[in-house]
Amino acid sequence: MKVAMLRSIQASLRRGAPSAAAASSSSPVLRRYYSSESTPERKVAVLGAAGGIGQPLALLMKLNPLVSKLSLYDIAGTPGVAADVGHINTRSEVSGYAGEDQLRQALEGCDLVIIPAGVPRKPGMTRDDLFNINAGIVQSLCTAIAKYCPHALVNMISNPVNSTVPIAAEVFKKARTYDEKRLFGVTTLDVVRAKTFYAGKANVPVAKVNVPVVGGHAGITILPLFSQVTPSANLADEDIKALTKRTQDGGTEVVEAKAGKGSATLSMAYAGALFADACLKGLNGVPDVVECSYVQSSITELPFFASKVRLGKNGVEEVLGLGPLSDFEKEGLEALKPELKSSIEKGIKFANQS
Ligand SMILES: NC(=O)C1=CN([C@@H]2O[C@H](COP(=O)(O)OP(=O)(O)OC[C@H]3O[C@@H](n4cnc5c(N)ncnc54)[C@H](O)[C@@H]3O)[C@@H](O)[C@H]2O)C=CC1
Ligand SMILES: O=C([O-])CC(=O)C(=O)O
Repeated sequence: MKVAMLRSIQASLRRGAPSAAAASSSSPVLRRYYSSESTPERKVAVLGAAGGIGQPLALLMKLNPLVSKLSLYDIAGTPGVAADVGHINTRSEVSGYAGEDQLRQALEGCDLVIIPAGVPRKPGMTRDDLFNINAGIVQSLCTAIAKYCPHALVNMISNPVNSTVPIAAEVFKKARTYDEKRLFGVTTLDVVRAKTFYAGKANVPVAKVNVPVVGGHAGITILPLFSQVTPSANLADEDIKALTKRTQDGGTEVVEAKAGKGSATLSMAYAGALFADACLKGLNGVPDVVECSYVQSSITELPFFASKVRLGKNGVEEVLGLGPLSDFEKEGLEALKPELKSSIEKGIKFANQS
């Protein structure tokens, strides 16, 4: 029995992570394994952990065997979330921190900080309508990150991502801690949606679908590259247009369905956990970890752009190019640039005048 378990753990390690079954076991063998030096200790913080995204994200990160310490921070409510999630018998130790006085403790020693803090949309609002409130929240949290865990990777979920990532970059530049390899706008939900919608239309198994989504994270700045989708099902141009539009409007679809009770939380928590896991695998030296993310970029004339990114021990190892685009995608790319440019400039201006 013990031999079988050790073999399963070794197989998981070769894949980069112990299996979920191994992770959730409380066997003495597993405890010895986790206390050995073979699995790096990784502290992960969720800022905004008592919120609609924060709570299910805390749960999913608690299930991730790559996490050894899970730090849950919010302005209020985190002791309860931490007590609840902390009873789950997986590897990480959970701590809850509430209020600015505890932000230092929440952040010190972090390898990865995930930020889903801030207000969500209501029907009729754009993501940019959240700027006035969320820009300040992101600015103050990033100021604390620069102080207490300047080397952590940062996964920015708070909207408008097209502006909050440039704000974070400016805050880190001012604090002289900026490393473009360590700052990520989380656009994974766009990829998750593109895969789901495509699989439904093309009638292919969703688990097999791969499709890059580039640009940014709002409306037409979200550009799925269905010309590069695998497996290819040769859909009609009209179908590709409709799938593109549905991916671009995916967030609004959820906002309207929730009718005033917020925006995507559960699918976002899933997407955030997926991206955080990829970042941790990269940090741990797992080869060939590639995900789409909104990062500092020179693949277009825009200083921030979402595309496929290879993740490694220092964060971004390589920003991958766009690859060949269809005429429809080329048009979409040109159409998104002015909006994305102005969202980036708005973020930079905010950070430098306040
Ligand atoms: N990147 C993406 O794909 C997505 C981004 N979002 C964005 O994520 C953000 C959060 O959404 P929800 O969780 O639904 O909102 P929510 O309102 O349910 O939760 C937000 C949490 O942030 C906390 N918070 C506010 N100020 C804070 C501060 N200074 N420090 C720490 N925590 C603070 C609140 O107390 C609350 O618990 C929104 O801006 C939303 O637009 C949502 C879905 C997808
Ligand atoms: O639409 C929103 O406001 C939340 C979001 O970013 C998404 O669901 O993609």
